[in-house]
This record gives sequence, structure tokens and C-alpha cells, in this order.
Amino acid sequence: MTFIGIIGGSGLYNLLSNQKSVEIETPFGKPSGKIEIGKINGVEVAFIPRHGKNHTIPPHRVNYRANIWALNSIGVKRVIAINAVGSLKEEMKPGDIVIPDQFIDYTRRRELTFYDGPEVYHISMADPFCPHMTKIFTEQARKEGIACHGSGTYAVVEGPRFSTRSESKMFRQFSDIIGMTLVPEINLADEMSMCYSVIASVTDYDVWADKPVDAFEVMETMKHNEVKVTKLLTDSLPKINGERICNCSRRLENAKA
Ligand SMILES: CSC[C@H]1O[C@H](OP(=O)(O)O)[C@H](O)[C@@H]1O
Ligand SMILES: Nc1ncnc2[nH]cnc12
Repeated sequence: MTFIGIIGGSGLYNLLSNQKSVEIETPFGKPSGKIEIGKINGVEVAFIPRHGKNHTIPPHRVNYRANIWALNSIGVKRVIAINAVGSLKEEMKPGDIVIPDQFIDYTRRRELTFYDGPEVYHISMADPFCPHMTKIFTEQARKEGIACHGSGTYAVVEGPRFSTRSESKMFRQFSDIIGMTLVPEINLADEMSMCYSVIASVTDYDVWADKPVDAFEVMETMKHNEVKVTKLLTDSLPKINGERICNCSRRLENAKA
């Protein structure tokens, strides 16, 4: 059986009832909080709130290396990330779910890798997300009648500020959704040869639409979406819990310089 890790984003800080929690020190410092371990729908999972239990860690200060290292250290092979995102496309409406399959990285000052030398690795990011989990989430969402987009490009910005109108119009040309936390979380999970997939909740129309987004709008929409996201996750977990049939575990092959 493969142990599954869930990283909760804005609005998702508690997922497990009857959990035990473990505190893990890593070579990169402390993760965002204790890792909670418990069962959802019969499946063992480890949960960590990305921004801390009380949302005290902004996106550019999340210790992504510690979070991924800690999950890997307890045997997690698959990571499911939950994210709040802005929409850059009319048809991706607030309340919809997007399972992205690509990203563009506009971050500027983050620790992007576990390989800072002397070992040098250049992993392939042509297909950065786990195709198997992406398919399961998309099919499950359709079955449940949830408005879900099974692909999309996530523009990752540095934050913590939101975009200007000009930036938003530029991002719109190349991407479908926007957020602040996918990178370097996905780089690091991929470097650990983990499977990584995102369930993104659209919370707003960013700032290209008439009314520019604010944090209150994001948090309110996430509150409304929480039940939907949790149900999608809960119902999908047993389908994810088998042997890995994708190529994510082979990311380090041919990657060493
Ligand atoms: C609370 S507004 C902006 C904040 O929400 C998203 O967080 P997450 O991806 O962890 O759900 C976004 O990326 C920003 O960090
Ligand atoms: N419009 C937006 N821009 C950046 N991050 C977000 N997270 C949620 N909505 C966002």
C-alpha cells in the first residue's frame, strides 16, 4: 500500500478527526506544523496545513523543502495538494474545481531544489503532475456532477500581493488559473519521485475582471467549497490507494549531470 500525503491550502487546516500527530525536524528546519496521520474513507493519510494551523505562514515563507522532506520521511509516495486559485478564464467560474496539468513559474526567490550540489540533478518537468491521480479526480468529479476542468495551466506568482491588472492580462494569455504556492512544492515532490496532483478550487476572477480579488473573497469562497473538495477527495482516495502505475517514481532516471 502506498502512503498518501495531503497538503491543505487556504481554508483547509483540519481534515482528520481521530488522528495522531508527529512532529518532525528536517535538515531544512521545521515543516508548517505537526503532521497528522489518520484514516479517511479507510485509507491511511498524512495531513499537513501548508500555511500552518492558524494561517500564520504566507506563501513566500512556507518551508516547502521541510514539508516535502517530512512527508517523504514517513513513507509518503503520493502527494495531493489542495489549493485556492484565481481564474484567468471566463469559463472557469468561482466554485469550479480545476485539476491542472501544467504550470508556469513566475516566482522569484524560493528554495527550488533538494539538489544544491555537489550532487546535481535536472529533473524533467515536461509533465509535472501525476497523470493517474489527475484522471481519477477528474472522473470522480464528473460522476458527482461537480463542475470540474480536467486540465489547465497554473501560473505561480511570488505573492503575497495579488497581481496588477496588466500582469493579470499577461498571465491570461498563457495560463488558466493563478496562485502562489504550487512552486516549489511540485518541484520538490517530483525530485523525491513522488506522485503529485492538485485539486484547485476557483475562488475568484483574479483582477482582469471588473472587481479585483481580495483575500476575504478567497477565504469566503473556500468556506463554501470545503464540503465539495472534501467529498471529492474522500471518494477518490480508495481509487488512488493501489500500486503506482505511472512513471512518477522514475523522475531521477537520466537526471544526474
Ligand atoms: C488567501 S488568498 C491567497 C493565498 O491563497 C492561495 O493559497 P493556497 O494555494 O495555499 O490554497 C494562494 O496561493 C495564496 O497563498
Ligand atoms: N487571484 C489570485 N491570485 C493569486 N493567488 C490566488 N489565490 C486565490 N486567488 C488568487
